[in-house]
Amino acid sequence: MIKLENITHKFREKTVLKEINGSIDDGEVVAVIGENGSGKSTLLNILATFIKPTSGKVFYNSTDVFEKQENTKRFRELVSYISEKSTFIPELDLSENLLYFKTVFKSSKDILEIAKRVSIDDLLGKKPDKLSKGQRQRLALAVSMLKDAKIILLDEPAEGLDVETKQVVKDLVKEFKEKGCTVFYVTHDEDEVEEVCDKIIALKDGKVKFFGSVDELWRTYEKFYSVTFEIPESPGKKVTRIMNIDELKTAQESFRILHIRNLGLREIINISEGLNGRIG
Ligand SMILES: Nc1ncnc2c1ncn2[C@@H]1O[C@H](COP(=O)(O)OP(=O)(O)OP(=O)(O)O)[C@@H](O)[C@H]1O
Repeated sequence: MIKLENITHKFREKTVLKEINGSIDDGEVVAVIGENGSGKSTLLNILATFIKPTSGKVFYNSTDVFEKQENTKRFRELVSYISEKSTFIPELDLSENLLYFKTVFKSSKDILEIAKRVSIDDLLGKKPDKLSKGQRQRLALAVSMLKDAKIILLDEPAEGLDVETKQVVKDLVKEFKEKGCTVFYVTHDEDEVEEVCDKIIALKDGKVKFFGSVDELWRTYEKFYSVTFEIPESPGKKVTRIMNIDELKTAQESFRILHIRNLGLREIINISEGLNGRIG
């Protein structure tokens, strides 16, 4: 189990993570979502032990990860960090890179088998700088599969990935979960959250806007709709508002409703303050 206790992080005077709390069980996949600059990568970098939080604690089972250097080192061995920004050795081709990491991790896994699994087997003779963003992400996944990690930190690029990489990522996240790994998954894709994630940490300006199960999120917010309507005073002018079911009923009596749709995940996170106010 991973427990985050009041994690706060500052870069100089700027607070980029503020009192993050929560616990995640083994085998759970947590979607880390939020707008650009909301602190997602900083949270992953703390979990990867690349940076130490300014204050607060990370516990793995009951061990305080940053208390002693040996705790940090032992935790780091369990973690795999996957990102298109992951570092590879530029002078070596993909098969040599994989061989290098296989040696570092003292892995007995088969490089070709793993390369096939993430569809980079036809790229093994290329250098990393010749890869597309998606191919780099798949190479990073291959490296993570060489390591017997228990905690997977997966940072998906904001600009999105190609369809093939998306499918590979999705399948592997499911596989990591089945093996009992804990996965923190920075994703920008609602379908991926629905399909593979158990919990959601939604960040906004470094603060947690929502932390809970995917089911809980929908149970909380399913009663809200985005409603587009026309007001009698200005025919032809469209107005869109977030409404709960009672407001929708009232609006239906007074306005011509043009369309109604459920809120998307991103909208929920971005306007959750307003929604919380209504729910309270
Ligand atoms: N090394 C750093 N030094 C100073 N400020 C930083 C540093 N790294 C990140 N920041 C700032 O911290 C804030 C959070 O950044 P972070 O990269 O964690 O956000 P993010 O949610 O991952 O964003 P994105 O989706 O754009 O990757 C941003 O305002 C960013 O500019």
